[in-house]
Amino acid sequence: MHTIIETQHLHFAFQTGQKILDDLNLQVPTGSIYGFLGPNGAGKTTTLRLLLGLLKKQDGDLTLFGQHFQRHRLHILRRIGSLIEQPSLYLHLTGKENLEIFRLTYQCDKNRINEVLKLVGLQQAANKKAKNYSLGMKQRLAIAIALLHDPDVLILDEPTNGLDPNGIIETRELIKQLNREFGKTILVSSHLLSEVEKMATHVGIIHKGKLLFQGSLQQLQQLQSQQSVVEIEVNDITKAQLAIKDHFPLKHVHGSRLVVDYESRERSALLNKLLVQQDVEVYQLAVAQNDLENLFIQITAQ
Ligand SMILES: Nc1ncnc2c1ncn2[C@@H]1O[C@H](COP(=O)(O)OP(=O)(O)OP(=O)(O)O)[C@@H](O)[C@H]1O
Repeated sequence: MHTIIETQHLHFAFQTGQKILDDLNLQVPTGSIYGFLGPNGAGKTTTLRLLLGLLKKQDGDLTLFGQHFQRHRLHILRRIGSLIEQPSLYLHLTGKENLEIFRLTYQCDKNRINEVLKLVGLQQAANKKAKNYSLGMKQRLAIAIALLHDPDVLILDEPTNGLDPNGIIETRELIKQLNREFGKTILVSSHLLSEVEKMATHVGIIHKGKLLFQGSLQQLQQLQSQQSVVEIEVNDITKAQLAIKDHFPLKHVHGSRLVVDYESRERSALLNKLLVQQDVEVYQLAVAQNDLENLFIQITAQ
């Protein structure tokens, strides 16, 4: 797996002294749609701003396209398109005129305007004023602007935030298409697991500035499906294993604890009974939820 964006031991604090990023090691694979997932205030925007040089890096390193950010800043930024804040569009101008302004700034070829209009599906609306665009169309125009210089990587901060359901679908489909048909690597942040699941190939979960999970969407779904477990602390592990072996498959032994899959309250009671009947001393019997499950509850509760 080749990575196109990497952060190494990234730390960041604002002047208040509050830690915002704590040893963040992101690895965005080339050609992926990387869903950067975390609740509000987790540190997503801060990370993306650092990657774009919009905030001054403190501790740690940033590597993009295999190059050190500090040393190859301009070269790197030329290969990235981004949408971090609300798109700044000229509402009294048409979509095409908006693109023309940014084309002159970026000094791109004139025919690039029609190319990007086609890419984002705004050809028909090219000569309409942006103020008459739906929110989804405005977002697509903003993405068209970010694509003018034909970047290899797109960095999008919560691109579906504030959009109506149609706008969300349009933006999501566009992201997938840009990845699939044009090979763009896309780093996209979101606070919604459901949103990330619908488009990402890879996921990084950030919470209070720490990366709690990173891997493919498949790996995440595997972890999610892992059940809660029952942990039982006993005086005699061997005797305990014998006592339950015909009724409960053992997951693993963890110190003086046995760990089995959680099934139900009744089955937990049976577990206890079997142990006690065999004279095993049960010091503690507790249900432990999958950590990710807890995290998702927090994320999706926002
Ligand atoms: N300029 C600043 N000065 C001090 N603290 C800040 C500043 N900007 C952001 N923060 C704080 O940093 C933390 C992380 O913010 P960040 O915007 O990176 O989170 P986020 O994951 O993008 O969430 P959101 O979706 O709400 O933007 C928050 O607690 C925020 O209040």
